Amino acid sequence: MADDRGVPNGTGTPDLTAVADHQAKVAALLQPTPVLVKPLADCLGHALAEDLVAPISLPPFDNSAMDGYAVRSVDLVDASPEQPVELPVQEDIPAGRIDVPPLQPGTAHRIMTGAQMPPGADAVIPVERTDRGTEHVRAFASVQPGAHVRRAGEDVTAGSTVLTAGTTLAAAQLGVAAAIGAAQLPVHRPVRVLVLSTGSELVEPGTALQPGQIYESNGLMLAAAVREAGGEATLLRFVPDDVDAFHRALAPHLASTDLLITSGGVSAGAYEVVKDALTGEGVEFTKVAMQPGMPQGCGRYRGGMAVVTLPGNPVSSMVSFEVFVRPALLAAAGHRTTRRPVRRAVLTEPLTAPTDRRQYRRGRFDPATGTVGLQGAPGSHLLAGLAQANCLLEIPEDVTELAAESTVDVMLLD
Ligand SMILES: Nc1nc2c(c(=O)[nH]1)N[C@H]1C(S)=C(S)[C@@H](COP(=O)(O)OP(=O)(O)OC[C@H]3O[C@@H](n4cnc5c(N)ncnc54)[C@H](O)[C@@H]3O)O[C@H]1N2
Ligand code: MOO
Repeated sequence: MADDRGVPNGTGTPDLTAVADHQAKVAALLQPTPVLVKPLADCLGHALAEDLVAPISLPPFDNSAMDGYAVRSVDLVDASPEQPVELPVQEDIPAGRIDVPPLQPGTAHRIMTGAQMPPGADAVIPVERTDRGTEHVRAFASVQPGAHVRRAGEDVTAGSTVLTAGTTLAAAQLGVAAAIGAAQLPVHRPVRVLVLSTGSELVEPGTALQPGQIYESNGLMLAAAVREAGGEATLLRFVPDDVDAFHRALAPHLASTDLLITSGGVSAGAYEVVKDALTGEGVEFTKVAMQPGMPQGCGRYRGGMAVVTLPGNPVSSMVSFEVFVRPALLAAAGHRTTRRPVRRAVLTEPLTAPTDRRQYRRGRFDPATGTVGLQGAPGSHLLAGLAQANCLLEIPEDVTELAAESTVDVMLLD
């Protein structure tokens, strides 16, 4: 069939599309999403759209790193356990006190962690090295100038960039944004994804299975994968294996969807509703030089909404999502890092792989030893193995076997 044929690709199998070519085609379908300004608390997982410049320094003022006494270090040069130095305590400075009086020579201010250093003091002696006095304090040790003082600007200087555009906002990034006083941030809107699954054999988990039926799992799994990648997912399941019903199911979602992801219904069978409905509507189907995940398609539905059709076998669906969709989703939503981390690992067992296809085997990578073992057989229906895996082994197109102790690239999934 003409629509099953790809272009020459250098893989040695001229009728298959190279993985990189299909990746590029999928990535080109999605435009960057618009920028929104959101309250900080709603920014988790979004990509920052502009560099974040600090309007203040951090710390904003010199402050104490310890609960103790602010002193002039010269006043304590002779202090020792045998010969403590006693100073009158003139002020109490809890964190947050804004009217901090200067320190007079030969005196101490009691000071708490985070409180502003009084002018004239150059060190803090921790309470543990004193008798903890409140009227007078006896110091049992000397202190170096600058001891236990956190200097203004030693973390961030006003005017410097604390986060660059494209940063994925996780807890620490939101923390530093709050610390410099940002109440809201410009972020990219998440990609709005419609996940659609078809198949007359599929039933809702929680209901009784009839012979020949299976529980629908791809829709739920792909919607979760979209959300994990920072996208917004709407799930449309149990769309009947009927072309008209397929188009009717899409209609209400066209205006509010950036990307449609389908699973199933694209191979060579007699009832391939996704392929039947989308052929001639702007979506092209191909076979990619990859296993699992060979039957793929992508395009623009009637010139508008981007579409990626993934194969129905559950492992094929998820691996295809990882290889083609996830990087494109992250790029469109403005994230600088769009690829999973890849490590070189030593195989603990031998494996074989098909000719002229890039194979993705499921594995468990042990970061302590830098080794990887296979998790289950290659079959693209073996979902439990994927659920146990923490990585995908990427076996290049020209490799058909690897001995134990060989090195291989692994794409880390968590
Ligand atoms: N004659 C050929 N047969 C097949 C070919 C081929 O080239 N020639 N390709 C095989 C490969 S490779 C794959 S992958 C699958 C892809 O098939 P489809 O994308 O058309 O998917 P379906 O046939 O609809 O389903 C395949 C398999 O997955 C199960 N499935 C589908 N959707 C779901 C879902 N939402 N939740 C759980 N499981 C699902 C379905 O029951 C089937 O078992 O085709 C091969 N065949
Ligand atoms: O490509 Mo299919 O995805 O081998 O199972």
